[in-house]
Amino acid sequence: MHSVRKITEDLYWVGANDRRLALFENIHPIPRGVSYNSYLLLDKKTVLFDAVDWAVCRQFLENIEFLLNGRELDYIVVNHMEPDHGASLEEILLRYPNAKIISSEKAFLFMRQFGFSIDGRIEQVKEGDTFSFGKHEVTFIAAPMVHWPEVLVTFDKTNGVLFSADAFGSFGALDGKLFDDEVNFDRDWIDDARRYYTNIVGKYGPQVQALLKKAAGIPIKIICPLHGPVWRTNLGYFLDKYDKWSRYEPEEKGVLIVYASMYGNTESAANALAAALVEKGVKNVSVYDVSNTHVSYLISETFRYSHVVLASVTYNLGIYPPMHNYLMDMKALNLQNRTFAIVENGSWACKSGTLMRDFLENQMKKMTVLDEKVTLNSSLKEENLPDVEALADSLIESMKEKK
Ligand SMILES: Cc1cc2nc3c(=O)[nH]c(=O)nc-3n(C[C@H](O)[C@H](O)[C@H](O)COP(=O)(O)O)c2cc1C
Repeated sequence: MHSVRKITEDLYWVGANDRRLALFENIHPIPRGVSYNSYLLLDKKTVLFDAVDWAVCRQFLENIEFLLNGRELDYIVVNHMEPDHGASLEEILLRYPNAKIISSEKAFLFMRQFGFSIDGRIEQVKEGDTFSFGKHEVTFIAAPMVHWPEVLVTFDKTNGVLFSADAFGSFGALDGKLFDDEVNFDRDWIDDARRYYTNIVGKYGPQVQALLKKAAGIPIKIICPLHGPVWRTNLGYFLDKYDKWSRYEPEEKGVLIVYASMYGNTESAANALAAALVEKGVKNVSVYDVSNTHVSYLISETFRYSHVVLASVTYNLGIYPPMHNYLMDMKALNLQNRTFAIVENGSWACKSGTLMRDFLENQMKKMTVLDEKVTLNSSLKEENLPDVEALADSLIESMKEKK
């Protein structure tokens, strides 16, 4: 049975939700599921904007069939060829043999690489080209590496709709509510949106900045992304988040404490530091166990906070492996411009602090590491408490200095 939503008088959401998938891209947990958005325009010509993942193809086909109501599908605009959108394109091409594909040169290359039969059906476009479907005229904007190289976004000049590909997307299935003004985004969606952006697109801040600059020059009224809610009311809120994230600016002043502990002693120090910060008036503090928290959540929180405390045991003369993995992920995603503090622990040759500092200062960009640190010999003792207090004071001082 079909399940569609109307966006404008002749544009419809024809996507579908997956609440069964455990890991997006087989990496990131999605306990709230994910939506695969696709859009159908019923103009003089009928136009499908992107497709969906194989997992939800049946729902998608029923949605399209219902709205076409016997009409031909004339065009498919493919903004992004990643298989979570491109996979079911193969089925669409079979079911609608007269449909032509409008896309970029590189996307056509990818379609061939994925084994699609597209000969004689392609309309190649590039940035600045326009295409008319009747009442609606669209133009294409290149968005390379947001987050694949072939990405286009499509702007409908007639109604101000931007089909933004993966930009402005979010994890989370849609509970019937499609539009940003139908949900409480800041309460129910922002964490998943941040986790989606930071882990999926986070590495490509400069490319997102380039897209935002291009977007600033066009009169966008509605943003239709490939995952999550459609933006038609409070666009500025989300554009502002994207601007911050892609400039690697923290969203909030506060302290994220991530600890690595096998037997609880380093964990005690993390808790003591958190309590000291709160007692000194810093309420925006979060504490996570690196072994117990999927790294996608840690990355998301690290993009959010201005200050990060890494508290780690020494493990075989190295950094505890899950902590090291977290640092490697931060580096891979190009995170920069944060202030760190270090708590280290060792029972015979304490190395974790020096190694973490070296990683932050020499393998990453624009990271500040505070001079104060806490060194534990196996456990937190009375004699360490002044160091914990001093570290809390140093974090607070640094937060005051940052604008
Ligand atoms: C497998 C293993 C390897 C360790 N390697 C080191 C080491 O190389 N140097 C060191 O000083 N302590 C080492 N330790 C001790 C821990 O760093 C730490 O002092 C101890 O686990 C207490 O902290 P925790 O209660 O937070 O786990 C090791 C512990 C384990 C279990």
